[in-house]
Amino acid sequence: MSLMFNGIGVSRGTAIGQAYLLRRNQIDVASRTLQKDTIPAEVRRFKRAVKMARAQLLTARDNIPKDAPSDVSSFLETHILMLDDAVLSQRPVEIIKTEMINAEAALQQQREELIKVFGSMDDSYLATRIDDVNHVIDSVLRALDGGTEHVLGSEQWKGQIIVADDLTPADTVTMQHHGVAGFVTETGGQLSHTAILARSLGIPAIVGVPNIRRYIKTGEVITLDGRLGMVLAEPTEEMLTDFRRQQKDNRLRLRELAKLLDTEAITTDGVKIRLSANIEIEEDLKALKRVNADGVGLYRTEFLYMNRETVPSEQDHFKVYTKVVRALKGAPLTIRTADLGADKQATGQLASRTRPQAHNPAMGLRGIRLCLSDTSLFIPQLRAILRASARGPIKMLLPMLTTVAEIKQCLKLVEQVKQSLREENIEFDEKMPIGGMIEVPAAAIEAERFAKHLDFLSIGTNDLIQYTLAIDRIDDQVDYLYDPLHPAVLTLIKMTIDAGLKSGIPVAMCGEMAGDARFVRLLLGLGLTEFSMPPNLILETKRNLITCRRATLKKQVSTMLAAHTCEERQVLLDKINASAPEN
Ligand SMILES: C=C(OP(=O)(O)O)C(=O)O
Repeated sequence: MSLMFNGIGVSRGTAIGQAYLLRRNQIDVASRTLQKDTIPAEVRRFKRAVKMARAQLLTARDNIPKDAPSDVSSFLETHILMLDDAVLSQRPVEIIKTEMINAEAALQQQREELIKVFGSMDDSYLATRIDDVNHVIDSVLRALDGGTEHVLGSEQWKGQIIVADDLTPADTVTMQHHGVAGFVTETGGQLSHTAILARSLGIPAIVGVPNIRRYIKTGEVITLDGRLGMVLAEPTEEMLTDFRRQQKDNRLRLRELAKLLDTEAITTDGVKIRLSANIEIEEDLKALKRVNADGVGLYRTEFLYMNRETVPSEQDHFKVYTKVVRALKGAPLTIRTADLGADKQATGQLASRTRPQAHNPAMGLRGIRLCLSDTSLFIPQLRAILRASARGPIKMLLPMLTTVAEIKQCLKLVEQVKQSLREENIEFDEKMPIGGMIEVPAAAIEAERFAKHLDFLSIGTNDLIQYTLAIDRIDDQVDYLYDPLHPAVLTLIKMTIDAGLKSGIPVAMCGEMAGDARFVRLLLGLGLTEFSMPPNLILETKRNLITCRRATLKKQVSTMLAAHTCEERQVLLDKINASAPEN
């Protein structure tokens, strides 16, 4: 009988292949008491295992494809550093000696100790660090077990779909090297390192399918849809034929979309639309070029603060920004200053500064609040952005603004930085535009006043919806309340667009809503003409918008906004979307 499983689709793409089951953690650790004279041999066994685990991590690192983003190797470097740290390489030796227990039990004891320490810190970021600790300890346990196959991968993985309880970043790289068709894991979320790597390396992937390994056997044929987050086990011939047809349709769809590469994004009544890309890591630049985006509408710079021990220097920022702006060959680059805190945590030395023990981190010292509270963090980034502005068209975007006072503080600081650059005879664009994210309801309500001080606005719907509807954007339990069509959300979006029009400054949208096929016509009808989204959604959005007449949409949308109930609004939206091309 066929079985269907639903999880979180973290990397788009489809796959059909034989399942290969892996157990990466939950290794049984039996405790043994040692005789005094066997202790030296046990210590040697432990050290050999650490060496072996290290060699395996180095092999994985050396197998990273040349064109992979730098984050891929930094995940592995973090694991290598952890393995070298005394808490994992020395402390278990002391435990073996003092408690006279075997290496596995000593390692397990140290794991519990570390989890206790991390756990007591009450911090969402540390959950991922616990994952890292677990991954590293498990790699040593597997080496103690004499097993190398899982870490090194195998030729037989080619074309197979890995089904695992969990996967490490090293596994993900190894899997790509061995040509796996995709993977499914029982644990993990959108923001786990493994999910990020799967997206970067282009491996179709689904995470968060609890207990799936109980229902699937190695060798069994399964299908995976990374967009829908759906796995099908024991599909019938009919289902397989259907899935292959969908894969073929998808390939055809992509080929058709590619024909729009050089088509101008303009509505049937002549309204020009800007379609820019959201990027996070260098790898995204390739995707951006493939779809001929109108530049970058949102460059999230938080990745520069992650997976590293030290705080990025001005030069670290500058190097990356100049590389990106050069790659864009004259197309504009919108760099958002660090939006650290809450769901975007820094690592290493900076971790303690971005993770104060806030009771409610989403409303705490994050984004611009954090940067203004610690200018030693902010100024190097401001200097780097300004210096890079001499190399190509750059705009600066300030996140999480709530008050005009914050804008004034930022502008004053930028002016100070400009003055010091002038004194140092360092070039920069004197007219570099400075814009603000509208992602807090107060900012949308105040948009007209904000517009007086800024050169452009960009609506961040991910946070705007979170704060307007009081729902944590990463909490699955309230996901059902996350409603971009809520009248309050639409009112705030409209207020912002109207404020921009009235003040004569551009308004863009860079939240997920801008690339969501269900809402793009609605947004055009609300007056939005600048959309920024993940690169892979740009051509689809273009195809949708170039078939629209904006004047008609405006009327339809104003009728929709006047509707009294959600049901009525949905019916009217369905009507607006009825003639849209299918995705
Ligand atoms: C684009 C946004 O920012 P973030 O990086 O927080 O998703 C948003 O909030 O819509």
